[in-house]
This record gives sequence, structure tokens and C-alpha cells, in this order.
Amino acid sequence: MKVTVVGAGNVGATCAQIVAEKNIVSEVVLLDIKEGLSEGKALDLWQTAPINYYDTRTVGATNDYSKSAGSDVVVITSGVPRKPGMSRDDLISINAGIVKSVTENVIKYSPNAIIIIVSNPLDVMTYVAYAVSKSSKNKVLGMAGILDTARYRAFLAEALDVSPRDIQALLMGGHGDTMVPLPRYTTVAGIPVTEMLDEETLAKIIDRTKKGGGELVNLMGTSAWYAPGSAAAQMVEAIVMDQKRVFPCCVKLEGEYGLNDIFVGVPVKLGKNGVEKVMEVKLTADEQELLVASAAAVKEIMDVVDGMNIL
Ligand SMILES: NC(=O)c1ccc[n+]([C@@H]2O[C@H](COP(=O)([O-])OP(=O)(O)OC[C@H]3O[C@@H](n4cnc5c(N)ncnc54)[C@H](O)[C@@H]3O)[C@@H](O)[C@H]2O)c1
Ligand SMILES: O=C(O)C[C@H](O)C(=O)O
Repeated sequence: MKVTVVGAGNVGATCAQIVAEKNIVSEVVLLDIKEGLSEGKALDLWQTAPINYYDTRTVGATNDYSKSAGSDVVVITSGVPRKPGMSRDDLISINAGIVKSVTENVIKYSPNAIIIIVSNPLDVMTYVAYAVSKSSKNKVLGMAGILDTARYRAFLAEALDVSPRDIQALLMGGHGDTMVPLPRYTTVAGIPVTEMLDEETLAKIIDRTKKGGGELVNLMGTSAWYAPGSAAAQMVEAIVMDQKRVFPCCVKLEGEYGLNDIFVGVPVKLGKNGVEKVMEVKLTADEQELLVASAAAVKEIMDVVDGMNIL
């Protein structure tokens, strides 16, 4: 199995490191447009193999997609991150062109690859990669839901003073302030969280989750990478190990949840064929309304990309 990560910056390098350390693939290729960056990071990573005890070979190449040929999974992290005061949507004019050209190169050398998008604005960049790759909808998906639920679970674990491992949660919608955490589907080792936290505390945690990316941008001046890199690596693992894990991921909907031709986060089953099933859970009228509003916010930005005439 071979995995390529495009973009050897903060998220890409972290993802490559975690995939390599999991020791689940024979090769991880890192690609970046910046001369020497991916070669340097791949070499540095390879020198951690004897220390961290894994065999996965890490290889770097500056913009040479032939090195990525025959990849089973490709993670696209190339693009600019936001700075304080910006929204993810503000990145569209730069990142749409980057994701387009990267996807063209990726698909040329790995026509059967499953493509995981990380670049922002996430849902719309997944749409761009899907349109450019002309791949099937099960093979192009976006990483956001694992990250957003991880934030939600981490905040809940803190408030309840329990292990984050015991918190199971579901969150749907776009990767923006309209995302829809679902307390009704959130449990602590099977116990509904609504029985363990009062409404006000839960509402504060949900609000902090929705603004979780921005909180980190304000602290660091650029966006997060440890949790995003880990989340993308978890998706890679589910696919290459054919784990059939259920995660919220950004996928193309064709009628599920009453939504059509839109890319938003929903729970899916991930295995060797990529998105093997979209899980349709029952939503209340209020929850459905929030999901529809979130999808509408994504559609607005999809329309902006359509107006750019690059697809
Ligand atoms: N989906 C999510 O939840 C999530 C989480 C974190 C970051 N992000 C997004 O991921 C992207 C990367 O974030 P980062 O913190 O790693 O940024 P970064 O600046 O550290 O790294 C981005 C890398 O992309 C490279 N790059 C730019 N254009 C390229 C091209 N045409 N071909 C190949 N490489 C190219 C840059 O040289 C740079 O090394 C941003 O758009 C950010 O908003 C998304
Ligand atoms: O917030 C960002 O801009 C990056 C990413 O989408 C995140 O949620 O950390």
C-alpha cells in the first residue's frame, strides 16, 4: 500500500508522520511545491523510523508527481491556511486553483486513488477535487468531522473529568460555524450526555466546538495541525486497513437527508472502497433544519467556485 500526502506543511507533515508511525503502509510520499521542503521532511521522518520502530519508507519530491504513481490513498493538504480575522471561506480564491491543479496531477498518476481533501474551505474543496478528478463519489471525501467531533469530545471530557476515549459523538454539516453537533447522539460510555451535563454547559461546549478552529487560529496566528493531521491519518488507516469504521466525513449527497448534489459532513462507513455507505440517522425537525441551513451555507460557496469558471 502506498499513500501520498500533497502539501508538506503543518498538516501534511503531521499526517505523513502519523501514517508512517502506524506502520500500515509500505511507502508515504510527500509532495510540495516549495523546493526541498518535502524531501527534507521525508528524510527527517525516515530518520525517526529506527527510533520509533516502524518500516514505512518516507519519500519527498518537489512537485514531481511521478513519485506518487500508483498511490492507493492521496491526502491533499496543499493550500494556504487562514490568519486571525479571516474565515475559511476567505481562502477560496487561492485554494480552489491549488486544489484543482493538484488534483489533476494526482489523478494523472494515480487514477484509482481514494482522495482525502483537507484544504479549506473544506466542503467546497472536496467539491472541486470531485469535479476535477471525475472519480466516483465514494472515492473523493473530505476530512473535517473527525476533527470537529474530536474537539467536541475533548471539551466534553474536560467538563465531565472523564477519558476522551469514552465519549462517542456525532456531528454533521459543513466545516464552518454552521456545523451541527448532535447532543442527542452523544454519549459517555453509552450514557446520554444530556443526562450528565446541564443545558447551559452543553450549549457552551457546542458553541466552543463550532468556533474551535478559530480559537486556535487566534492563539497561533495560523491554523491547527496536530488534531487535523491525526484525523486525516485515521481516515487513511480506516481505508488501507479496510476497517469499516464509521466517521463523520464530507461526502457528496445524492438524496440522503433530503439533500442533493451537495458536499457536507455525514456519518459514513470507511473501508477499502473509500466511502462504502452513508449512514442515515433519524433527525428531529430542529436538527434537520440546522443541517439544511449548514448545507445552504456550503452551497453559497460552491456557487462562488462555479462562478470562477475553473471547473
Ligand atoms: N479540513 C480541516 O479540518 C483542516 C484543518 C487544518 C487545516 N486545514 C487546511 O489545510 C490547508 C493546509 O494547512 P497547513 O496548516 O498545513 O498550511 P501550511 O502553510 O503549513 O502548508 C501548506 C503547504 O501547501 C504547499 N502548497 C501550496 N501550493 C501548493 C501546490 N500547488 N502544490 C503542492 N503544495 C502546495 C505549501 O508550500 C505549504 O507547504 C489549509 O488550507 C488549511 O486551512 C483544514
Ligand atoms: O480553522 C481553520 O482554519 C483550520 C481548520 O479548518 C480547523 O478547523 O482547525
